[in-house]
This record gives sequence, structure tokens and C-alpha cells, in this order.
Amino acid sequence: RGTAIRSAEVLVTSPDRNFVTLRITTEDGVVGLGDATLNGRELSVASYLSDHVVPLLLGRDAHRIEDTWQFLYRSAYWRRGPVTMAAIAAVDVALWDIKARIAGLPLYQLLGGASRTGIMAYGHASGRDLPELFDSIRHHQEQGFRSIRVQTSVPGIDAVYGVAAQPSSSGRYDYEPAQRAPLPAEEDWDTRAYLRHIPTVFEAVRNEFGPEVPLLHDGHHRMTPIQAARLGKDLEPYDLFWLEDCTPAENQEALRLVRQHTTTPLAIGEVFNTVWDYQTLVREQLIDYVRSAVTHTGGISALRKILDFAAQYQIKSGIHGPTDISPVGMAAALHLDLAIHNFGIQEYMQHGAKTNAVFQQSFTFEDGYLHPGSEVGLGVTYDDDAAARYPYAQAYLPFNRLKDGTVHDW
Ligand SMILES: O=NC(=O)[C@@H](O)[C@H](O)[C@H](O)CO
Ligand SMILES: [Co+2]
Repeated sequence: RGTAIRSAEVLVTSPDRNFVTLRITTEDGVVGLGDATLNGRELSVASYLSDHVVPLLLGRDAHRIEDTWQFLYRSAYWRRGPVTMAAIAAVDVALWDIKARIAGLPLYQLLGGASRTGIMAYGHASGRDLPELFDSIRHHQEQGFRSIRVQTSVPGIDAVYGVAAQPSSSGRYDYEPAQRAPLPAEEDWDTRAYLRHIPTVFEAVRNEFGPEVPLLHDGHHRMTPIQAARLGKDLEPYDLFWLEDCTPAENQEALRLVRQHTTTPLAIGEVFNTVWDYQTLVREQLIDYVRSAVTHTGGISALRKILDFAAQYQIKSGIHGPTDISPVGMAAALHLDLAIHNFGIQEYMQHGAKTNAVFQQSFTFEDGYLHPGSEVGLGVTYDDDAAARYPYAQAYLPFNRLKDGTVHDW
């Protein structure tokens, strides 16, 4: 039949950083794209798709998205995990792209239509010190961002998550966390120094930029529950939009302790890959925002179900949008952001020029709001010639060691 899957190609390219893209084509020649990028483990997902999933897709009806999802999830036998769920996500998103293209509609129209006029974005301001940070915040405000994530260096710590090593001439302060090298870079960490420093940063930012601008901060998994509780409480006077990944949440119950001590809103989940990672966090209202990206959580079908579950507990979306979510993954996020009722905010790190040469996108960013646009499907096309110019390059996210050499969450 016309909608039978004729081919499924796994495309690896590395313009500004590594990306893995799945391109599904039907007998009728309708093309759908899915993002399968897993930062630092990209080739595992490329192999999972090429070696084990693509052979199962050929001949299947592209319209049967839910059946294909359930088939891939249950026939794998081995459940969950970032590689499996990124692979399933890529198939899911590509099939949604195809369905919307066949329908002649932008994808959000198939997800319930627009529930808002625009999607509030937040940008990543950072600085090694307050002057650099203030310059970075002003730069992002000049670009139109109305919500700002604030990350800075910490006295006594040499290299820390989320801070550009130096203001880059190109995007100025936009940084790529993964580094092209055969080994992960070792960075250092000292939680007590961090806990002493961060409240002074937000005191200075609020004094300089006022009480209104929504400010976000990413704890990036590095604190224990009691340390997270301390920071959440210390930041209450600065009225954060959210404190993110305040503590590793494999133990979801750990957030009970944090919740007891602070009203600072909490966002968790960018490293999660199924609804089961959220079950206690949502049911006990231990978080306020679901951080998962479409790409890492089994696709639009799966993240939609997680967000509908969260909506029953007044928990909102905060979809992960760093540069290692490709333009295909970002487009999927924007279509979902526009349609769901319990939208919270969308992370938006701008991709570089080389990436934008490989992926043609139709989304817009104006006056602080994103919009997926009105092109059919996801609104993204892939340029094979541009992609061929950028072969895969091994790259890793950094990791931390404490002063005594103990490995620590980064
Ligand atoms: O909130 N954003 C983040 O935490 C990101 O910067 C992640 O460290 C990287 O995307 C991991 O690939
Ligand atoms: Co984060």
C-alpha cells in the first residue's frame, strides 16, 4: 500500500556536534524525520536502529504509529533505557511527521491544535563572574528572551557545568557541553563552595535585573537531598521559576525531603526515559515541571502520555532543548508545546550555522516566544549534501571529580 514503509535510513552527521537522524520513506515517497541523538552515546542508538529496528519497519503501515510503538517497546523484551527509548522516539516522531504530511497539516493540528499563541522560551545565560553573567543576560534579553537560565562559575572550582569556558565570538556565551575528544574531560566540584556562592549570584541578578524576569537554575544532579533542600530554601527570596535537577532522582522518594523544606519550584527528568521514572514524583507532586525531551522519552506518543498524567497533578512541561536535541527533536517539542494545555516553558539553545545548513527549519523565535510554523509535518528537511560534509566525531560530556578524586555527578 502507498503508506507502507519502503525505507528507513539512519543518518549520522556532525556539523556543530553529533546528530543521529532517522529518515523513513513510504511507498508513496512521503518522508518523515526522527531525532535519535543521545549525547556521548550516539553510535549506540544508530546501531540499535540500523541493526535491530529498521529491518522490522520495512513493509509496516506508516499510519500505525501506536501499534509500531507498542510493537517496538514490547517485542524488544528488554525494557526502557536511554538507547532503546531514543530509538523508539526516532521512529515515533518520523511516523508523526509522515502522518501530518499526508494530512497536509502542521503536526500540532493532529495533536489537538494550538492551545496558545506562542511558546515561552528560556535562554542560557552564563558567566565566569558577575560582569560576564550580566553581559550574557543582557545579550539574551536583546535577542528577545523573556526567561533566563543563570549559571556561573564558583570560586575555587576551575571548570563547572553550564558556563562557557570563554565568551565565544559566534553565539557569545552559547556553549556546547560535549567536547570532541577520545576521552571525557574531567572537571572539578565542591558542593559547599557552590552552596555558599549561588545565593549571592541571584541576589546580585535580582538587584540588577529586577523582580519580574523569570530566572531558572540547573543544579545538574550534583547535590544530596539535604543540600538541595538548603539551596531551594536559600533561593526562595529570589523567586526562581524553577531549580532544575536539584538531586539525582533515580530515588524519586529523595524529593520528599527537598519538598518538605522549600517552596522553590522543582524541575526534573531530562535524563529519564519513561513514565516509570516519574511515577512517584508526579503522584506525590514532588516536582512542578517535567523536563523530558521528545527524543529521549520514546517520542511524541510517549511524552504526550507522560504530560497528560502530569496534568492531573497540575504539573507542567519544561521540555529539554539543548543543542544536543537536533532541530528535528526541537520541532517535535514545539508542536507538542503548542498543543498541550499544561505547557510550562521550553528550553532553547540556538543551533549553529553548520547545523542549520543540514537541517532546514520553519520554526520562528520572536519577542521571546517560539512557534513551530505552519509547514506540513514537523516542518524540517534534511540536506544530505551538507550532512556529508560533517562526519561523525567522537565526543563526550565532561564528568566531575571531587578534591579527593572521587567521581561525582556532573
Ligand atoms: O538543562 N540542560 C542541560 O542540563 C543540558 O545542558 C545537558 O547537560 C546536556 O544537554 C546533556 O547532553
Ligand atoms: Co539540565
